[in-house]
Amino acid sequence: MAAMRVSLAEAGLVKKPSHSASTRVRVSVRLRPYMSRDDEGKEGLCVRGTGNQSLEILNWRNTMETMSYQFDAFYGENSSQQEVYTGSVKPVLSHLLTGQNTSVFAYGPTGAGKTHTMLGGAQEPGVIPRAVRDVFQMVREESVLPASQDWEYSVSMSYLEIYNEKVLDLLEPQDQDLPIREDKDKNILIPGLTQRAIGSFSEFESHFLPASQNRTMASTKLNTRSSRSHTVLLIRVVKSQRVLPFRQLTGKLYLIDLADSEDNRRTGNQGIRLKESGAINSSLFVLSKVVDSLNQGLARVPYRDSKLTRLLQDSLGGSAHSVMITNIAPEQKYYFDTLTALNFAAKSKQVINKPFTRETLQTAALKRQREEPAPNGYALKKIAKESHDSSAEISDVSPTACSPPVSMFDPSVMVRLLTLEKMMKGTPEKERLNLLRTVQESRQEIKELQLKQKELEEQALAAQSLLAETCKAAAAAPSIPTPLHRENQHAKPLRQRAIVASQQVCPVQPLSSSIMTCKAEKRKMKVSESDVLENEESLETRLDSAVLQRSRDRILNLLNTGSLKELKGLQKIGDKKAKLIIGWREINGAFTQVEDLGNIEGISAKLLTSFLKVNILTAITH
Ligand SMILES: Nc1ncnc2c1ncn2[C@@H]1O[C@H](COP(=O)(O)OP(=O)(O)OP(=O)(O)O)[C@@H](O)[C@H]1O
Repeated sequence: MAAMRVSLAEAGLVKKPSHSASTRVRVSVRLRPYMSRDDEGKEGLCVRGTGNQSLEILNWRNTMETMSYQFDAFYGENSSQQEVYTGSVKPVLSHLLTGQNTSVFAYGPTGAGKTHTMLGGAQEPGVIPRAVRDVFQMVREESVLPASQDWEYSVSMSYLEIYNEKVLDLLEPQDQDLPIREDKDKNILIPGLTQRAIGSFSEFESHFLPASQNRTMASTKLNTRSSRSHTVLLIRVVKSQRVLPFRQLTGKLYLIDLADSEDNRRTGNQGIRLKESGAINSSLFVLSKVVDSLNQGLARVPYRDSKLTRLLQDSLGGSAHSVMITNIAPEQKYYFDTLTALNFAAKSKQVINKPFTRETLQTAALKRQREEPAPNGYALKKIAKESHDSSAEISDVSPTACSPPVSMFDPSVMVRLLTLEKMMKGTPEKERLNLLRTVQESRQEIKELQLKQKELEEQALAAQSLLAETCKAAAAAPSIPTPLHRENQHAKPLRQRAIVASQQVCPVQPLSSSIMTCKAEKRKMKVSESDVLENEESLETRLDSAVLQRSRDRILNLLNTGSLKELKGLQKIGDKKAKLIIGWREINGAFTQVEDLGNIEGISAKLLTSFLKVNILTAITH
């Protein structure tokens, strides 16, 4: 049964069920060739392949016996980089485009070929260059499919090493130990880690090659270029929907070259090398404990006991599709290292991971959509030229940050829909149908609101131009009162400081001030409550009922669709009341009239009256 995580997080994060089943860590073993003809001639074989998935090694207790091991794949000393890559790595890459994580790591004793397998050379590129090339290829291929026309893709990279238990950024080297954090969804984050957008393989190389020079390497007796650190290359593929509901799938590929475990007597390590070796060995010891705890089903898995295991948390017993390539050497001097590596590999293949799709909603896209509709067609767009892991992992814009008052993309409505959609998952068929109906109704409601908004805007525009013309006419012929002026000749004039700078109200003022007001720009003037109360009895009679109705409609619209921020923009409504309004409409649906506000507990009749007066007048002035 597929592993599922479905939750609607506060930051607009939505996880959707994945269709991939629990999966075992795939373990391959690669035997490197002898490095010297002399050794090959002198020594008898201590380890050899017996099939595509099996090998045997001499039993040191009884050299007449061999011990057999079975893995997902075995690559002999003549195997090519291409074989290892296509056999063990390529098959798991496709998960990236479904928003799932993939992890490939090389393990084994020093000089056994980990870096050769992961990195390779110009003639024989290893897993890293091949995988990155294929990621771009996969993105290109998927993006031209008809089903992908509403999606855009971006690829980015981060690169780090763990050296002496410190996490160091290789793209922007600083002597700063970066923290490793875990969010509530168990995603491992490294705040402050550089993330670079890459649009092509050559762009990847332009960052990766110089950064690789920053790796901590040293010469040991056994390997002249020995990796003294664990390195982690992270390739992030983000697939973003350009239309509603703006889903975003993020797949992460971890390519990890582990430093080797060492016997310091054989490596001749001293001083700083000895310290490095101690850090490497202890992290690999914790790695072994992690695998043991997972296999025994222990409640506490000691991921936190080393930086390496913290970082591999997702790869071992976590949500990634993981491949471990164990590198071994044929020489007899490596015998016990080989045996240790094989035993670790054998227990690692029992570790079960539970991959799931990581899906978010791009609230930033909601915002952008309002400003300019996205064009159709494929674009491998770069994400922000440089950003940091923390911001990339967590949705950065809260739903309430979106501004316009009425839109079918209003985030609170989106959240409502998503809540409903979320409820639908895991609900019996019959109830699901009901919920589906509700979702459809909500969508319809949003459409209607949008149409209504358009209509209101058109009406407001028409009224404005009509009134502007009226004002102009009044200015040109001062002896002819405007119709509204005529009707209200008896009305008490508004006090000068209560004059509202709007074309809608200019007819009710003495002509001189009308002209002045008509000339005034559309400045936002807050109307104080005392002004309103003072002119209370004349207000209704002075204002055109259509104008009044329009401003009521505006407030009603705002009450029904406004975000927290927009509601707080209303006079008399603070944070608490704005939340009460949102809560009320979530439960009871739309307000049918502004007076419905009085149904909310905490909004008294008195408050309602002054709310209406102040806000109606304010709405008129806008
Ligand atoms: N399959 C292979 N075919 C040919 N040469 C290989 C192979 N594997 C490793 N080598 C060579 O063996 C040497 C040691 O390999 P490598 O540096 O990759 O080991 P390592 O496990 O990464 O060592 P360390 O952990 O000390 O960095 C290198 O010169 C490498 O080119």
